[in-house]
Amino acid sequence: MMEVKKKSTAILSWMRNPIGVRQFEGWPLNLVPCLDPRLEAALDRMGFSSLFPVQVAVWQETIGPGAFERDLCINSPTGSGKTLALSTRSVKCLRALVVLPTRDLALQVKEVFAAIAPAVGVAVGRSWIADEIAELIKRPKLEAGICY
Ligand SMILES: Nc1ncnc2c1ncn2[C@@H]1O[C@H](COP(=O)(O)OP(=O)(O)OP(=O)(O)O)[C@@H](O)[C@H]1O
Repeated sequence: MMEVKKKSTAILSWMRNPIGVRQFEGWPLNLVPCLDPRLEAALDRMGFSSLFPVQVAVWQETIGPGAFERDLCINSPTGSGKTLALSTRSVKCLRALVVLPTRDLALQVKEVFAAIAPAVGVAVGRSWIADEIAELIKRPKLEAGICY
């Protein structure tokens, strides 16, 4: 009988140990560790009084106690709050490239970024290139070297 060899798939190291979003609960903003008051105020202005589980997971793993530099692959249902999860992370690192399948989606994500970090430049492709460059080289004023 012929032995069927199992095909091994190359898996990136961070895919081998996924962190289940289900183990996280939503957190009221006042309990989120290391949340800059300016970001808290922006979230408050947007009407958000707590973080959804996926947002808590991303916050914990990238900014909060479990923070370290690495890639993230977020997989959670539509409408679960991934956009805010990635934008809260991005305002902290100040450089992000978000690739989306349609321009409409890009405009929606831009709105979220602009709402939580009005001082940081955000550009969506296919507009006037000089305006986009001007937007992207915009530098927020740093207070004591810290920018949320
Ligand atoms: N922490 C929060 N508190 C209250 N509402 C929130 C919060 N985070 C996101 N929302 C709202 O929940 C809705 C869904 O969020 P969002 O579009 O970011 O989800 P998503 O996972 O990115 O969805 P999709 O997969 O469709 O891109 C939006 O209306 C958003 O404003």
